Amino acid sequence: MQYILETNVFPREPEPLKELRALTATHPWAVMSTAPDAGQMIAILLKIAGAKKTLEVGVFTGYSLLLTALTIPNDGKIVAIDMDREAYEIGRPVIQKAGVEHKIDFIESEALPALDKLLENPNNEGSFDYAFVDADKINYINYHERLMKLVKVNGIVVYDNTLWFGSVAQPEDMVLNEFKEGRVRTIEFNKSLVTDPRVDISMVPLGDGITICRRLC
Ligand SMILES: C[S@@+](CC[C@H](N)C(=O)[O-])C[C@H]1O[C@@H](n2cnc3c(N)ncnc32)[C@H](O)[C@@H]1O
Repeated sequence: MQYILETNVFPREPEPLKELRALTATHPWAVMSTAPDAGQMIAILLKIAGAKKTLEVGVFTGYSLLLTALTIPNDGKIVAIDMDREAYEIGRPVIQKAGVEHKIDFIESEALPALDKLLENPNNEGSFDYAFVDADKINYINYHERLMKLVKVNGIVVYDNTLWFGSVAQPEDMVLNEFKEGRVRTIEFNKSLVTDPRVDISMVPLGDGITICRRLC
């Protein structure tokens, strides 16, 4: 049992990530952070893909952001969007100490207008190697449409929380009220990906569920 627990987290989780997790643990929304086991999977994907130009929607205190920043090369870039700068500022000292802040372009904004702004620059079209989405579930469908233009063919988009605390697999009457709306949105989104011919998908039951998409066309 001990062995299973140890391998289920993030073996060799980099020290700065451990530090950021410890710092975030006292935040009332600590549970919002991307799960370490999902993070480990994402780090491997980023390395296999050789991702350099990346995008993140939903930063919070920066666990997934720091993970990407530590994984991509020194000249890699992350456009990181979140409307809550205060949360980002909590994790920022750890990011600075880890020596990876130069890779991050933090945009304090609602995500949809920020993505639309990126699309106004033709150089951004089909230019991102990787995008990670972990913001409001209500807009996942809208983010996906923008990302199908911003991420290159063969590029990767990862969506977090696609199991929505396991509720997507539960009958509606068993779901706690606080999860109901998110469950409906997540099921709707998951179904839309299944029938989307622009992507290959794999739903991975790590953390709260991550769905990995590869843009096909
Ligand atoms: C689940 S947390 C992100 C966790 C983060 N990926 C991590 O690993 O710690 C969701 C974040 O999305 C942000 N967010 C929610 N809706 C948003 C929106 N419409 N536009 C921009 N940011 C949004 C919130 O401010 C919050 O910081």
